[in-house]
Amino acid sequence: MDVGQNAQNEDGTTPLPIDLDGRQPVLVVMGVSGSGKSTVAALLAGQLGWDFAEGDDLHPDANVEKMASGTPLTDDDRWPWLDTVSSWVIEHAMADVPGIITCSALKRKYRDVLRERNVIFVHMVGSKQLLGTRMSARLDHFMPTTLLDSQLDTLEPLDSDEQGILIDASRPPAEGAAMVVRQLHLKPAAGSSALGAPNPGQSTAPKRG
Ligand SMILES: Nc1ncnc2c1ncn2[C@@H]1O[C@H](COP(=O)(O)OP(=O)(O)O)[C@@H](O)[C@H]1O
Ligand SMILES: O=C(O)[C@H](O)[C@@H](O)[C@H](O)[C@H](O)COP(=O)(O)O
Repeated sequence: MDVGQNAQNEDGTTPLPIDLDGRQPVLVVMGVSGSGKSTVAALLAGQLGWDFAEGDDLHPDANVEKMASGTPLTDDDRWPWLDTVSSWVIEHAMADVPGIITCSALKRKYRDVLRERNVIFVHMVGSKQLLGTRMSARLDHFMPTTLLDSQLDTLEPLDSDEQGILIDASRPPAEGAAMVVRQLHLKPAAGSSALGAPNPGQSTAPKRG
């Protein structure tokens, strides 16, 4: 699959040519809290009929309780969660089954454990003001808006040698999803998941709460 060769990122830069060596892509939709990862990823998964997992639902309960109480996670808190996310990514990447998972993946070293040849990071980028407004309006979520500063401080944007694209979080979700499809030349799945996901396009992560 020849993806991204001639596409441009929204900021006008040209992404690295993405060479999937004929394999199916696994998208990791990343970015700080409130950037629209879950919204755009679910839309994309539904449109494409791909396997989908919501990374928030893979956190150990202790992590969720810690974030809900207003304390940022440490690296040590995140590693077990990243292991679970990584297992999902590797299972799909190795089986050559396309998939989409959300994961903040704030630091490069976190992305290193998710990186496979056919993994593409989709970084949702928005201003602090926009994200803060969205987080404050989101009433059914454990993540308090007070953690936005630490999320932004922790974020290490994609380096130029990382396989990925940037999506402007201020666009409507359907436009963001369409940008991903266009930039990566994505195609809907022909049939249901070869890994047996019962409903491709719906998160297979256990529902939290
Ligand atoms: N492009 C968008 N335009 C308007 N509202 C959005 C958009 N993307 C997400 N939202 C809203 O913003 C909030 C945060 O989005 P969400 O997808 O939960 O972000 P994340 O998964 O990155 O934390 C949600 O209430 C969602 O409905
Ligand atoms: O590494 C972290 O600190 C968390 O994973 C965090 O980055 C993530 O964003 C939360 O899971 C909140 O959930 P939302 O991203 O859905 O707000």
